[in-house]
Amino acid sequence: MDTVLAGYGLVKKYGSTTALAGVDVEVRERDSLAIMGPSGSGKSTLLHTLAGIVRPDGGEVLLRGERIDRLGENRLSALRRKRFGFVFQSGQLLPELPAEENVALPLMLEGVPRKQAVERARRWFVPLGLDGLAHRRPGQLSGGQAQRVAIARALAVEPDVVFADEPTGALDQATSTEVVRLLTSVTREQGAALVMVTHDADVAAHCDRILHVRDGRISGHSQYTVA
Ligand SMILES: Nc1ncnc2c1ncn2[C@@H]1O[C@H](COP(=O)(O)OP(=O)(O)OP(=O)(O)O)[C@@H](O)[C@H]1O
Repeated sequence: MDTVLAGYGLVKKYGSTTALAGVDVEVRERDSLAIMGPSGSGKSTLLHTLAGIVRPDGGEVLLRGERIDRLGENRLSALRRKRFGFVFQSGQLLPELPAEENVALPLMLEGVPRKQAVERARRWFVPLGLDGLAHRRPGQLSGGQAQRVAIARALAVEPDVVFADEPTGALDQATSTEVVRLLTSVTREQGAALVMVTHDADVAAHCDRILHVRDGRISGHSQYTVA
């Protein structure tokens, strides 16, 4: 399978702190990769570097073979909007907009007219188990439902890669399992790769591969068959 996203020799320093000390990682099409490791080991820095949010001090990031870490800020942010989707721990939905408009927002930012964007957004509601909730505002959704709306929003632009930073961090165990199952399966069905930071080994076990990070370096790999 083709490599969609790769980072080679990634180094990132914050003053005297070395957050990444030379990391190599490759993500293939439809691959799901979990990044695990102790607090402060560099997991979020690695995710943000691969996603073009943090610029590395050394090494390179390639999206389908093209170097992205040296793009100018405008081109890089356009690329992030079109080619990447993001899911965070919580609080990422706009409270004043109904769920379907939250999902439609990235499409509207890409110039899709509102009506079409909302129609396209609605298609994600059934696969994500959100049937009937399109008109609810985020405050009227449970934590798990809100995360599923956030997943729909990340997928709406049909990205190459979805990045998820502790997507189940604010959920109870049963809801976490439901959300990560949908995140991994719907992302794969859509043809996107998934890169996810998590503290939770049960959540990571839903991914195809786990990358263990310690002190800014890869300390090990594990492979799972999909749960
Ligand atoms: N913007 C920043 N400025 C200064 N230091 C930073 C910054 N971001 C991260 N660091 C430092 O870089 C190291 C790696 O941080 P990072 O957030 O990547 O770790 P993490 O594994 O995601 O941690 P956690 O699990 O606690 O979220 C830490 O020592 C952290 O304090």
